[in-house]
Parts: sequence; structure tokens; C-alpha cells
Amino acid sequence: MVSIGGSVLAPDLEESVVQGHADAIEQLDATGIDLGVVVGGGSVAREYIEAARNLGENEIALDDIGIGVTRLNARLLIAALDDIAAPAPIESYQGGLEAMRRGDVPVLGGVTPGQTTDAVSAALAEYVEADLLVYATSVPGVFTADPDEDETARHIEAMTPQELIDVIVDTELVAGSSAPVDLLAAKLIERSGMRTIVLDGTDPDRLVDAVLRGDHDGTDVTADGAQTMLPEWQ
Ligand SMILES: Nc1ncnc2c1ncn2[C@@H]1O[C@H](COP(=O)(O)OP(=O)(O)OP(=O)(O)O)[C@@H](O)[C@H]1O
Ligand SMILES: O=c1ccn([C@@H]2O[C@H](COP(=O)(O)O)[C@@H](O)[C@H]2O)c(=O)[nH]1
Repeated sequence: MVSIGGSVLAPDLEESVVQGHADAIEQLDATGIDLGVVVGGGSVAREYIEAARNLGENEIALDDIGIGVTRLNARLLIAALDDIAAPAPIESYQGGLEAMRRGDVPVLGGVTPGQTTDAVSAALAEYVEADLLVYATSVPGVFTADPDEDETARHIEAMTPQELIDVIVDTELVAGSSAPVDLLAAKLIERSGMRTIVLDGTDPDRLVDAVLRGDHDGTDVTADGAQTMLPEWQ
């Protein structure tokens, strides 16, 4: 299961960047791996959410605006993928599994208010019993604190799901909030024991290297907090 942050997929709405991520997905799909993809909303979602918040909208309605933008980004990725993807953004976990059973790559944005696409990825990964969950985000993994806010923040190479929860537990739960992985996602990762990698996804090759070769500079989240070995399918 691959989660691509909106800030990674479409930082400036450049076609070549979107195409680069689509090429990476196609490369993974060509190996025969069953794939699902979840796409975030990025700065566009945050701008819409902020404008609507200033207009007096409530948080659930703001989440719905965010979901709309994530689905727009999902459409953009689908446009760049050849015919391997389901033709429209999938709106439920069951729909994601059904697409995978048909042999299509499901591309999802948001599913329900009160969470982010981080949680969508973790839930879908659990639902389809994925072997691996990769978050391609705008930072090179999980840090001891927000690296944009705290210059003493240290990069974490490997951690347990509980340690992940401890790091992000204080992040805000409002529409458009920023975290490498949201709290619900971390709890889902904990209960499913899903092997998870958080990495800098700005270069799509890093996603391919991580999935195919277990090679990455991000953060491994595993039950024992150890760095993962090569993927099981190798
Ligand atoms: N402990 C932490 N470790 C790493 N990054 C953190 C931490 N706490 C907060 N952050 C912030 O999380 C952000 C990364 O998540 P962000 O939500 O911006 O992007 P994304 O997950 O790629 O998805 P999208 O752009 O769609 O929202 C970074 O900008 C970083 O400042
Ligand atoms: O299932 C979902 C997914 C997203 N949202 C809202 O959209 C924004 C943007 O999503 P990101 O994953 O952070 O890019 C998010 O902050 C939520 O407000 C949602 O409600 N439910």
C-alpha cells in the first residue's frame, strides 16, 4: 500500500512531477505486486480549508472540502497512469479491495471526515492484508519533533508503533493539519502490526527502491522497532 502526500504528488501542479510518480507506480505494478495507492491533498487542500474556515465553516465540513481536494489529486494521478488504474477515485475500503481483485490499481483520496489520508492508507492496508505500507511524504521520515519547528529534532531510523504514537500524539486534530503520519493511522498500524516505512517521496525512485529492494533512508516502523530486512517477496 502506497500513500503519496499531496505535497509530494503535486507541489506546484507540474505534469512532469505527477508523471514521475505514475511511472514509479507502473514500474512496481509491472513486477506483479498487487498495489493500492492513496493520495493526499497537499497545500491546495490546506488553502481551501483555511479559506472556508475563515468563512466560518465547521471542522467536519472543512474535512469534506479536504476530501474533495484529495480526490481531485487522485484523478490527476489516474490521468497519468496508463490503463492499470481503476478509472475513477475509489471512495471506500471495500471498493479498493474489489478493484485489486479485478487486477486494477485502486487510487483513493479521502474516505471520511475526522482523519487524513494517512489513516485511509493504514485502514486499506489492513483491509487488503497488505505486506507493506509506505508513506511517501515531504520529510525524510519521522523525527523526534517537527523538523520544521524544532532544529534539535533528530531523525528516527527505526521505531515501534507505540513510539510512533508517542511522537505524534500531541499533533493537532483539525482539518488540514500536518504530520508525517496521523494518530489514527499510527493506532491502526499498531493494531495490525503492519510493516511500515515513512520516507521522503519527492523523488519517486525512492519509493521503488524501498518496495523492491528494502533500500531507503526513511523510518522503519516494526513491532520490535528494528530496521526491516528485504521485502518478503524477494
Ligand atoms: N515528528 C515529526 N517528524 C516529521 N515530520 C513532522 C513531525 N511532526 C510534524 N511534522 C510535519 O509533518 C509534515 C509532513 O506531512 P504533510 O502533512 O505536510 O505532508 P504529507 O503527509 O506528504 O501529506 P499532504 O501534503 O497531502 O498533507 C512536515 O511538513 C513536517 O513539518
Ligand atoms: O479520509 C479523509 C482524508 C482527508 N480528510 C481531510 O482532507 C485533508 C487533506 O488530507 P491529507 O491526507 O492531510 O492531505 C485532511 O487534513 C482532512 O481535513 C478527511 O477528513 N478524511
